[in-house]
Amino acid sequence: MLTATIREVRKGRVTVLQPLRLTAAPGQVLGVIGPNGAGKSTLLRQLAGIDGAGAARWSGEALAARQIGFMPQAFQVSARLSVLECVLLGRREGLGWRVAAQDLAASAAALAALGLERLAQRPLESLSGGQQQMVLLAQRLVRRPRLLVLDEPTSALDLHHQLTVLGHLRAHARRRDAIVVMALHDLTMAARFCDRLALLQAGHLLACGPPCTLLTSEAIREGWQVEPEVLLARDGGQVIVPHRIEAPQ
Ligand SMILES: Nc1ncnc2c1ncn2[C@@H]1O[C@H](COP(=O)(O)OP(=O)(O)OP(=O)(O)O)[C@@H](O)[C@H]1O
Repeated sequence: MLTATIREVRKGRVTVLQPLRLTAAPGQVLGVIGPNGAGKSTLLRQLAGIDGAGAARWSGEALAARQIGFMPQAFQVSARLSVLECVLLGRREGLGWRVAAQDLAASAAALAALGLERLAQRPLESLSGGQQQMVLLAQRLVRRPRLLVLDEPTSALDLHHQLTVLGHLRAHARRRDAIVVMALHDLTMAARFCDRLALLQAGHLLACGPPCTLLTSEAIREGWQVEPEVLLARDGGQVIVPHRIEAPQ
């Protein structure tokens, strides 16, 4: 079980994240949800140890940086690399003057797992935004981190690729006994692909639990200021349709 203990985070004089504790079991996907400015990115950066000392613990022991994969919300690609070279950089600890066959094979497999093998020799800069986002995710995955912290990993993806990526992340967590923590805005996708959700609002952790108990109409109405219509999909998952709350005349 991973237990993360996060101290208060201040930006200038403002507290943007209150102290909190989060737990997640190996093999699980934990979704971090909440409205804009709730503190999701701040929390993820703390979990990944990006802003100073991270507080993530795994069975009571701090995770080494190389066991954590982090993908920020904003990404800008300017390196003159091919797609395969970019993914290969995810194995950089073992890279020397000669590239080991196993690193190449692992990089090719990481691309193939996301359906990107035909892009391997393309210059990274020539890819679309969604393709670049998936390549950068493959770069994180190829390191096989025990903790994968992803800030809106599907923000640039179409529906087909959202399903591919989220399904792959869940399978990756199960297969490798890894923990995936990711911020998502799409509550329907969060309900479908996350084992547990952590709901943040104004820097507070309001609740943490399975999607079916956490995503109540009341919580969505209060958290996002929308009137939710919660439907049930064919597979029993929740589908959340938001409606504007009309101001009284
Ligand atoms: N450098 C800064 N100075 C002042 N306030 C900041 C700074 N960086 C972040 N904040 C504030 O901290 C709060 C949390 O920001 P954060 O990026 O963690 O939110 P978020 O939940 O990820 O939002 P979004 O969904 O819009 O990405 C926001 O109110 C933001 O304005």
